[in-house]
Amino acid sequence: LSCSETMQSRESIPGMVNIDDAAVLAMEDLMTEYLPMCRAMPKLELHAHLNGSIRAATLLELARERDEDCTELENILKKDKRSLPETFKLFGLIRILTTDHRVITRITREVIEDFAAENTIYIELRTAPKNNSAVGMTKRSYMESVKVGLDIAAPVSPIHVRLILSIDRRETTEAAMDTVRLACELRKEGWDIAGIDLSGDPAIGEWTTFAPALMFAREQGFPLALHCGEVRNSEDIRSMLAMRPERLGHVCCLDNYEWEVLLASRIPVEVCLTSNLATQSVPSIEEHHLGHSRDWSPLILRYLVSIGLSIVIDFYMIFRA
Ligand SMILES: CNc1ncnc2c1ncn2[C@@H]1O[C@H](COP(=O)(O)O)[C@@H](O)[C@H]1O
Repeated sequence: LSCSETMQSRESIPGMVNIDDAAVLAMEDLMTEYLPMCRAMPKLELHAHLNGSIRAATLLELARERDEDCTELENILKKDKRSLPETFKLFGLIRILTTDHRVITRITREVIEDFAAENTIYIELRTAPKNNSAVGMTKRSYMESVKVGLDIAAPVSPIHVRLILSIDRRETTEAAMDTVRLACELRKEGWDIAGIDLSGDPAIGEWTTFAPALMFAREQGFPLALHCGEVRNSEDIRSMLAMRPERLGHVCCLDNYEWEVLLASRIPVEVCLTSNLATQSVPSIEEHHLGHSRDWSPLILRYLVSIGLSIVIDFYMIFRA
C-alpha cells in the first residue's frame, strides 16, 4: 500500500486541513530520506527458515534439472501474496527439489550470501534436519551439508551465523526427539546451536506429539522458539504459553485471554509484517494484530511498553526497505 494510495482513499473535510494527508505527505518525505539508510542499516535476522529463503531462480533451475513440470512452481512463485495453504504447498514442492546433500550445501551458501548482501551482520538460521534414505541422507548428514555451505560462504560473507534446529509439525514424537538429540551432539562437538524451533504447517499435528521433545530440549538447556497462533488453535496456543518458551513467532490469532497471558508472561514475539501480509494471516497493515485499529490495541501498547520496546518489529519504512 503506497502512501499516495492511502491519501486518495481518505475523504477531506472542506475548509479544514486534513491532518492525515499532512501526515502521509510527511511520511513520503521521510521515506525518500530514510529508505536508503534503512537498506544500508546493519541487520539482525532472527527468523529465517533455510528452505524458506531459497532464491526463486535456484528453485526453478533445480526443477528444470529434474525435468519436473515447473508450471505450478512458476505460478506460485509469481504471486506476491500466498495464503498459508499455498505457502505450505510451495514448501512441499521445495522439499522435493532439495533432497540431496549437494543442493543443501548450495542453498545454504546462497542464502548466507543473500543475507550478507542485505547487510545482515547476525543471523539465526533455522532448518529442520531431514532423513532421505533414497540418497543416504540422515538428519546428521543434512546438517553437515548445511555446515559445508556455511563454511564456503564464510570467507566472502562477513556475517555471524548461528543455527536453530526445527521440529516440523509433521514429525512423530520419536523424530522430534531425534532432532533434539542431534542438537545435543552437535553442540557437544562445538557447533553454535542457538535453540530449538517448532514450525511447519499449523493445520497439521498435535501439541502432545511435540511436547515431549520440547520438554527434553528445555531440560538440555536449549532456548525454545515456537511458531504460535498462525491459525486459531486454542489448545496449541495455550499449551505454548504455559510452556513459557524464550520466544514465540507470529501470534496472529490469539483471543483476548491469550493476549493477557502473553502480556503477563513477557515472552518476546518475533513478528514479520512481510510474512504476515504475504501469507494473508492478516488482511492489511492497518489491521495487523500489533496495529492500532483493533480493540486489543491497548493490550499491544502495554505489551510494547512492558518489554521495553525490545520486540522484533519492522516499522513501516523498514518494511518498505
Ligand atoms: C509462514 N510461516 C511459517 N509457519 C510455520 N512454519 C514455517 C513458516 N515458514 C516456514 N516454515 C517452515 O520452514 C520450512 C522450510 O525451512 P526448512 O526446511 O526447515 O529449512 C517449511 O517447510 C516450514 O516447515
